[in-house]
Amino acid sequence: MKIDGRHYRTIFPEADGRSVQVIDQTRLPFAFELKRLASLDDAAVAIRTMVVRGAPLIGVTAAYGLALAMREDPSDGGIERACTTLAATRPTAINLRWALDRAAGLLRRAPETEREALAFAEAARIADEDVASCRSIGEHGAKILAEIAAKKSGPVKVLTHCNAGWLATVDWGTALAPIYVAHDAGVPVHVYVDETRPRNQGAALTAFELNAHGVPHTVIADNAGGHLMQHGDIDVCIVGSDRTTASGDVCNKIGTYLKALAASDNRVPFYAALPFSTIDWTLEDGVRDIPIEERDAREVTHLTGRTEDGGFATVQVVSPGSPVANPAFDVTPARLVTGIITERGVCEASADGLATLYPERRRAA
Ligand SMILES: CSC[C@H]1O[C@H](OP(=O)(O)O)[C@H](O)[C@@H]1O
Repeated sequence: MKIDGRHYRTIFPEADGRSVQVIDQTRLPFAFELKRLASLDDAAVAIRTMVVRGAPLIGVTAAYGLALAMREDPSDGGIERACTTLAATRPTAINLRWALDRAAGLLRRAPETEREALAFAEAARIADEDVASCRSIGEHGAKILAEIAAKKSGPVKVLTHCNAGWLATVDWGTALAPIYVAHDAGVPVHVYVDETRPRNQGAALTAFELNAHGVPHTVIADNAGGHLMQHGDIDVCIVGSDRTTASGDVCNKIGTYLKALAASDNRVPFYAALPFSTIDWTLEDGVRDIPIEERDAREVTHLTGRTEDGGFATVQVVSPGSPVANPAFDVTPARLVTGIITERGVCEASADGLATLYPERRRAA
């Protein structure tokens, strides 16, 4: 997407083709800074500390991390050590494991002397495919927004949770891609942005994106969404996903399930937008089987923001000594999901729905 008239991807190789630049998302929205990743460890730390975040983006970053590792040690052991290191950074988003399996599978069949170049080329292919997939998700999702717009006066009011915009992918985003495509096509939209405690990806990142693109929006406290739906102020919900099961259960940022419950109770359509790389075809029961990342308590007990004089400050907001739980994701059962927006089209949240779009993955009866 464009920032101050210049087009960016969230991750891109440097001219020498031997390292990559990423946007440091821990500094947004108050500072737009690039960070250079030049080693396996740089990539692992960037994912773990959320310099880069968002399921598709951490998958692509892991693929580049594997490429950086091949410069350090292109042996079979080097591949395994890199995959183990990168896979351990964050457990929930299936894209990370998917990208590593795809790239490592290629490398294992190649001579050691070719592995570094091959790994960088494969990471670039995965990144390019992500851009194309997200653009296509935008096209398919924008049709839903256009259909809603045709039946009402005023803007289509879309609630979204966390950040599933271009910052969560290589470009375009997933949940926000339909909003960008619709907005750019002249469909009036207004986005209600859940702040998304505890890391505030909505208030900090989604709002930053929508401001930069000129999309009308309103930031709301997480707990306000149900109230707005009760009062007819939301026409549709679109969220991203970190892992969606073969049966259509949607794992996403903590709080998504609560929005889906409110949407169901108020008959508000609730969509998840995600590419092929986010689907875990090995799982049926997401609530039971998807590993939920437990993040540092400090994300709940402290807040970091800009001070009145333009600096950064971190303050404690929880009573000292109180125990904290910080699950980073929850799972919305397929029964609460109206539809899944993918790069291949929109389907119902079910095994049959997904198999219709991805017939090559249909399980033998
Ligand atoms: C398009 S994936 C975006 C997805 O990832 C976010 O999680 P995190 O910020 O912890 O990486 C969130 O669940 C978003 O919906």
